[in-house]
Amino acid sequence: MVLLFLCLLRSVSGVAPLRIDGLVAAVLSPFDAAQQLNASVVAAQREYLRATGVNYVFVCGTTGESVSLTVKEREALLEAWLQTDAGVIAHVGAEAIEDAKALAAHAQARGAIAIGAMPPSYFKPATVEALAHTLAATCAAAPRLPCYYYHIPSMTGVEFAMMDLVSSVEALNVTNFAGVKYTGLDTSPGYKDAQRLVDYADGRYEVFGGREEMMLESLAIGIKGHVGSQFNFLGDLYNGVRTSFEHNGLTSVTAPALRALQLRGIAALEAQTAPSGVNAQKRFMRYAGVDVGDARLPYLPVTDDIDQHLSSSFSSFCEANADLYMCGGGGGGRRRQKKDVYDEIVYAQ
Ligand SMILES: CC(=O)N[C@@H]([C@@H](O)[C@H](O)[C@H](O)CO)[C@@H](O)CC(=O)C(=O)O
Repeated sequence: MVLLFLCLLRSVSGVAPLRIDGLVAAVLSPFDAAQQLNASVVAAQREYLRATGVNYVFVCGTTGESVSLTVKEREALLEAWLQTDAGVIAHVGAEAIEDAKALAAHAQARGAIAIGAMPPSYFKPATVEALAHTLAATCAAAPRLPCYYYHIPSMTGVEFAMMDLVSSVEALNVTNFAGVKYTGLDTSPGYKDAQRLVDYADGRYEVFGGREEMMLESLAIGIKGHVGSQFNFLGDLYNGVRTSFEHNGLTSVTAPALRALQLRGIAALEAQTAPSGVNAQKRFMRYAGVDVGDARLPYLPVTDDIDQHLSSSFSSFCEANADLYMCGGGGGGRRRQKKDVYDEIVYAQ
């Protein structure tokens, strides 16, 4: 009876998920030539995102080099984003639980709309219960904000099924647990696990798609919100995929066109190389007109020949689509009306 009451209480007093239907840019963290935080670039990043239909940001996630920034830097960067009109989700995951709690409390105090947290990855949680307790402690530091688990096993090595995490979190009655940012779509249990979570308890939790190269797969199982690196500089392309999916679904007529559209975005990153990591994405942002500097160690600087390769692959992609996507115009693209753009690409069958 008590458990029933607690569940009822949670359903009444719980913090509702955001229910974003759109793109969330996992924003790049701007550094100057001395590799110091350069928050003055955030305004230009926001304007580029606005022009490409991206109005939510996930600050200091993987693409934002998260734990490569100090707690103070992460707080300063979050505050810079909170000066803009973007919907700001703060990534607060950290190796030290006390850092994660401090970042969560700071995010709530300064006006973020939600928090997300990846697990510690050095002292990994040994069981899903340990993961649930770690997440619960972080969520409890920002009790008025929707709190999402950031599931990125490819980087953390923490690979529990999210359905198992949900069971453990519910047993702890975390009133502001709102769902999962599912970047593990391409690992195991991956996609099936995400689908179960989308359907669980009539869609009680929000599931964000974390792989833009799997946006069609995400859309096909009812995921509405998407978090990704490429939305920093190609949000208009991926809004085209979302918009045309909404209009046409995955009919035989639109499937090839949608996949072509989606893969164009991936092709723009084809030259991305492991040692450079997020540096490839930071260079694409520079080529698109907003210089966010280079990534910090342990990512190695982009060598001149890789820079040349990245630059030519990005500019050939943009030249081929210069009148469709901002990147071709260096941030001030010669853009036709969005509707014409998407109609031309996707509906013209
Ligand atoms: C590991 C990684 O960087 N994943 C990216 C993806 O957008 C990724 O860049 C894309 O799927 C291409 O592989 C995002 O899911 C990560 C993310 O949400 C974040 O940077 O916080």
